[in-house]
Amino acid sequence: MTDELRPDLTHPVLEAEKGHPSTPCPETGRPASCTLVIFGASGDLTARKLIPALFHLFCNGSLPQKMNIVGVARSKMTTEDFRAHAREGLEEHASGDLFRWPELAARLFYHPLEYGRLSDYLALERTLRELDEKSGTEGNRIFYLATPPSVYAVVAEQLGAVGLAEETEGSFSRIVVEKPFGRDLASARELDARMHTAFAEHQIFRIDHYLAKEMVQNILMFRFANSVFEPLWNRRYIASITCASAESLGVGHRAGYYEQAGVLRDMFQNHMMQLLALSAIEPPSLFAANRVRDEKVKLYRSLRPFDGNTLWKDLSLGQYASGKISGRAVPAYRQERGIAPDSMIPTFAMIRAYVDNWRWQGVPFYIMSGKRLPKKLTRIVIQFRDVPHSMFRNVEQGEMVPNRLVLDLAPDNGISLRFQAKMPGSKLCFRPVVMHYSFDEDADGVLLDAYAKVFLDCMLGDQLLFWRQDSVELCWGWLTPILELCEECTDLQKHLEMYPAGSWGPESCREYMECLL
Ligand SMILES: NC(=O)C1=CN([C@@H]2O[C@H](COP(=O)(O)OP(=O)(O)OC[C@H]3O[C@@H](n4cnc5c(N)ncnc54)[C@H](OP(=O)(O)O)[C@@H]3O)[C@@H](O)[C@H]2O)C=CC1
Ligand SMILES: O=C1O[C@H](COP(=O)(O)O)[C@@H](O)[C@H](O)[C@H]1O
Repeated sequence: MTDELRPDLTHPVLEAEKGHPSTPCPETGRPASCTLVIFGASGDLTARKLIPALFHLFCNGSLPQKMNIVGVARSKMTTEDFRAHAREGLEEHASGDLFRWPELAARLFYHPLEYGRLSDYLALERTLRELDEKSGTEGNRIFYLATPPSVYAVVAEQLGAVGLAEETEGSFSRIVVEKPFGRDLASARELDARMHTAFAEHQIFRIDHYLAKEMVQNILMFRFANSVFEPLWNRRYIASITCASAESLGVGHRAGYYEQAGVLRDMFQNHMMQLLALSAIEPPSLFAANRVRDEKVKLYRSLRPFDGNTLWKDLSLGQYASGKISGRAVPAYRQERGIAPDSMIPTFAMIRAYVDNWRWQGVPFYIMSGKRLPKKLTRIVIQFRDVPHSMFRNVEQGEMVPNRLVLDLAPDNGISLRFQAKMPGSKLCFRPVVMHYSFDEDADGVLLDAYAKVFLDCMLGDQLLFWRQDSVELCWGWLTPILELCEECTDLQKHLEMYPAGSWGPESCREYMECLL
């Protein structure tokens, strides 16, 4: 073949056909030395999520070379006890080999403390200083609040009082707060005001572990790194968007908390609002924390306020009764340990919301979450409109199902697009087929657990995956009237539908829920 006849492989179309190598990811720099102080270190979250995430980061070489982890709580424990407690949690909740555990365990320390006692914080400050001197951790601190929310403000104030919130030119001090951030608009504002007496906004990292899930991070990438989808992402082509998080788990050991929270505070005020925002925001001009967070704020400002007169048209609530999950009998919510036998707390909710802006006018957003449903399933479903006219009506009488895009966030990570295709054979008839991309298969074991990502970003000082206070307040502002209407409702009995554990929620929502599968 002469050179003139050789195909031009530098032509952009041919390049694409050859299969582009993926754009190289920037190397995440290893974080600076620091000390991580976990308040509530004797608790469930520390054992179940935090220690396994830290161990994961340690094993893949992402923790700072010099780092200490100081557990703090009221329980009387020694450092040795704390290391043993952490190892037990790891054995129970992490998979994989623990042979490198002793190396991480050597960096764990324990410091008993009463959350409100100033002298205990002075002692903590001394311990941290001594550890800095011994290990060369350079005075960088991250304080992680894994305690019940009732002590968040006190801890922040006490840290401020002993100077542990201060930053110098060469060192940082950050505070990580677990949800819930308050229980309504007023308490969220109060909590924030008290935290700000010690810490500035850039020091406060409000966690939403959903934001750190790989596929959740992929939503913006999917929408804004491809030119084919964004032009369709609006009221002209989309009939509805559903953000759903179904769990087969029940309330577990968290009865005390859940009886105060219910599904609206537990899942909607945080995770579900983030999924809604990521599905609906306008394109940020840059993938940077405050640009993305600005767009979320605009979106939350556009949420249509609920109309108290028609509340029950746009809101369904349910509570699980006894039933079976994967063939195993499970008790009703009201029979769980620590739950009031006449509890009116919802464990399931579906909200139909509207975003009053140019892009989304008239498009319903269905947001749902529930416990004790048949299986774990977190997904966003983009339902496209019907074709405006079927030119096949003379040859094919079957129903032409509209296109549907599914972003699977858990337990599978992937993207599927449903479209119509011709059935193979001589007859002309169509059927829906699915084109699927599996993020899990592609990831080849490198998926980062959400809490590991949270730690990493906090150590690197990147707030993109954390809530900003203005969004917290806007979401509470939208949800608080709904919560109040429910709490003041004298005939809530009528609206709180019981559903058998293992079913797809209340009868009134079941058909809709089953369509999501
Ligand atoms: N567990 C989970 O899966 C998740 C938890 N969260 C949030 O993380 C935080 C921690 O959760 P979790 O570990 O489950 O909580 P726990 O109920 O296990 O509490 C953590 C620790 O805080 C201390 N504590 C408990 N009650 C009180 C109290 N009334 N006053 C002061 N201290 C108390 C206890 O330690 P000691 O007595 O030794 O001081 C306890 O070990 C909470 O805010 C929760 O909402 C968020 C998402 C998921
Ligand atoms: O924050 C919470 O999230 C979990 C669900 O998280 P997931 O990552 O398993 O989807 C929920 O079970 C819990 O009630 C809630 O507090």
